[in-house]
Amino acid sequence: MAALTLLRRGSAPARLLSGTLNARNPCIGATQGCHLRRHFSNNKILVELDEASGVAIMKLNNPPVNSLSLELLTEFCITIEKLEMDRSCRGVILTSAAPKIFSAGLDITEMCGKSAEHYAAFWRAVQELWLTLYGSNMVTIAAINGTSPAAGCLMAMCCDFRIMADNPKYTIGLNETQLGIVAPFWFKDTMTNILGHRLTEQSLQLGQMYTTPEALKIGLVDQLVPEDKVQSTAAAVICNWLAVPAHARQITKSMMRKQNIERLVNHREADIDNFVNFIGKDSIQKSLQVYMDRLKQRKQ
Ligand SMILES: CCCCC/C=C\CCCC/C=C/C(=O)SCCNC(=O)CCNC(=O)[C@H](O)C(C)(C)COP(=O)(O)OP(=O)(O)OC[C@H]1O[C@@H](n2cnc3c(N)ncnc32)[C@H](O)[C@@H]1OP(=O)(O)O
Repeated sequence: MAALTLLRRGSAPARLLSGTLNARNPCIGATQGCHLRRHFSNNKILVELDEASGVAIMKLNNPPVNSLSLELLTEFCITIEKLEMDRSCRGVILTSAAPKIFSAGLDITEMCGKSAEHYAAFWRAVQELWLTLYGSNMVTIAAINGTSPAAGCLMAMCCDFRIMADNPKYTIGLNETQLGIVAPFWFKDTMTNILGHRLTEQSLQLGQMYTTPEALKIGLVDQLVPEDKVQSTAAAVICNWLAVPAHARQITKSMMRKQNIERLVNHREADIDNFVNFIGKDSIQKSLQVYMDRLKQRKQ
């Protein structure tokens, strides 16, 4: 219900008309020093909204690795929807409050040893995150300040533009097959729209994690910058995006994403059933357990 903003809100012109920002350069207020900042946070998401520029910085704050638990997923969607409804907000920079990790992807413990009801609720929340972020009317920029596997990469791919810290230790990609699980069709569709069919097929089959130069080369990220320039670059980039007439940009975004969004909306319950059946299998539970054990052993 909460998602699909792009499709179901006829709000582009309304948002444009009600905007308090300079239509040619929405960031002009910020550069003139009239800063009005609002901070709000849930437990696991920190938000700083600069009303002068119309830009919110949204930081994932779930230490140690920003794994996407049911709680975080729920807070994430509430936050995006709140910003979407806020007339002073027109763009979001998504980043991490944790050093070195953008997000470790879905919280694997949510997919291990739980009831079918829990798996269904968890998967519905994952779907909701995708629908809310991929379908957002706002300009969304991923400021990827750390490693970003699986659903971490998915979140970044949902954004309109990806800036990544150029650190040789950081990697990004959809690594699901490495865990013995399968990225669902809407993860695949999101990547295909960015990388194309052949590269996505290879990437998904291998569960490939890319270094930052590799990610730039294939177009998985749009820009690499030194670590200390990620935020300032994101702020500059979002100003350019916000300078485009909002209704035209939003309708274009909707046109590009509508088909993918409709596909999940139309198959949502079947997708949940698939997940619940798949993840509950003994063989899959075993694979996830082995993967978690390996993660823990790396530290010893
Ligand atoms: C046919 C139809 C199919 C339908 C659908 C079927 C299947 C569904 C597919 C579901 C799609 C899944 C998407 C996902 O996102 S799965 C998650 C994938 N994530 C990963 O593989 C990342 C794993 N983590 C790491 O590689 C590393 O932790 C790191 C992110 C690189 C950070 O490394 P480091 O800084 O060295 O930290 P630690 O490894 O020491 O980790 C700290 C503690 O955090 C725990 N941890 C890490 N990642 C996760 C996670 N994703 N979930 C839960 N917990 C995690 C780790 O175990 C450490 O815990 P400890 O302190 O208690 O030991």
